[in-house]
Amino acid sequence: MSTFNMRKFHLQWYSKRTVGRHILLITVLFFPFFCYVYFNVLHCSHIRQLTTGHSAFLMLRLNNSYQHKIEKELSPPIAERKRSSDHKDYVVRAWLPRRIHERFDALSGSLERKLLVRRKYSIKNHLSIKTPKTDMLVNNISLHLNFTDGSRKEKNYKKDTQKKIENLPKSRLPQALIIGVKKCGTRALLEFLRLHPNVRAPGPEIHFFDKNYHLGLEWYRQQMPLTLEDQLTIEKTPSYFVSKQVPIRIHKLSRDMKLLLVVRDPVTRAISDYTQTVTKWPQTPPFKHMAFLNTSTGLLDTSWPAIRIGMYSHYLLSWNRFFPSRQIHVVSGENLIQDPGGEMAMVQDFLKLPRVVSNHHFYFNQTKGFPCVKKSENKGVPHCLGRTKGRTHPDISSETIERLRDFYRPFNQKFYRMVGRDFMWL
Ligand SMILES: Nc1ncnc2c1ncn2[C@@H]1O[C@H](COP(=O)(O)OS(=O)(=O)O)[C@@H](OP(=O)(O)O)[C@H]1O
Repeated sequence: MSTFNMRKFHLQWYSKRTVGRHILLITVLFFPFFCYVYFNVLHCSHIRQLTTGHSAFLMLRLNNSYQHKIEKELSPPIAERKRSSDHKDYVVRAWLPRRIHERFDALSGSLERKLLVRRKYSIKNHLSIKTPKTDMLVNNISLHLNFTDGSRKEKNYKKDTQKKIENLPKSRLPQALIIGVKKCGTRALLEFLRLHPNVRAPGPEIHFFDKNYHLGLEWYRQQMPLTLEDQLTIEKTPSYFVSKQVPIRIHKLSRDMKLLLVVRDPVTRAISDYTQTVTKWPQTPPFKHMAFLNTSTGLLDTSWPAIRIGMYSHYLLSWNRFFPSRQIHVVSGENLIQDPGGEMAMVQDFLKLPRVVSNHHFYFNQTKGFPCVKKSENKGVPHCLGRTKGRTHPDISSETIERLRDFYRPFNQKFYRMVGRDFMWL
């Protein structure tokens, strides 16, 4: 009995010891594996969650052997600082290590915040550095995704770097729009504004708020030129003015959007519109046939866009539902031709830009019959707007013109009252 008990006790004791040993063995054997999982999987998956874009602004700690390589390859790093005699920190735009398949974009605000709350992240691995020329693979260097301590020096450095990153040229959504009106001088206004060093604008009409809205804001942003923080992005699409859904869509994006509206005598505008149509489709019937529903009664066809678009007060009403008058600056298309400097002064004031563009930038080209630009950033020589601007208009009978004037008069009067400026169209 006692032998049996002893054996049982021994067995129990023995098995406990074995289990303990096995646990110890397993722990020792698998410790490196746990570490590997912790550092490479958990940390990487954390980064994976942060993945939003293509490349990142990274702080890179390099020892001397790599410094010369990097310095040669990279366009000047955004920031750099000597850490010790053999280490230097750089902030560069780079791809994440290839081992982490996704990449991220430290420029996105939320990501930046997430990165900054992480105390330190360091990985020794291959790092592929994207340069304008080549993809370079640097082996075995330390990649620091974060700033290492919270000292004041460190914080200031962090602040400086952040500022530099924020101030890098990037595509931004427009803060001002030229919303129309078609054939009133919108191109001239845009080109004159582009003479200003604080203004950047895409050349083509983007048609985001009317035709390409389904492509999303990110697409819209990508159409914009690179700008610095203090530069204004402007886009012009003249059809915005007459598109029903556009004011609310712009308002949704930014209730502070500055809107520029170029207007011109609606009679001349209608003829200009018709001239463009004839250039594209030479078979278009004469103006009179297009303009009147009934020539004998003189009833105008207001469904014809060339006529309808000139009812400015009608369209302006729907803009005023979303934007107060102080946010819509009306430019005189006629004055933009006669006194471009004067009209541009008012536009620059409205956009809160220093008055840079003035009459010194223009000369009157007798052949073209319009003001042209002496020189711009892209063209160092005098140049006028293209051949599609300033076309010769067809002759329209004086009775037709008179009928159009009578038609537009009440709309014009209402428009003058709405914008507080008399354009003195007949
Ligand atoms: N500096 C200068 N050079 C040439 N043309 C000028 C200029 N300033 C204003 N304009 C007038 O602009 C008219 C074209 O207007 P838009 O640019 O708004 O047309 S569009 O809606 O973009 O098609 C265009 O109309 P048309 O004369 O009928 O061609 C011009 O009268």
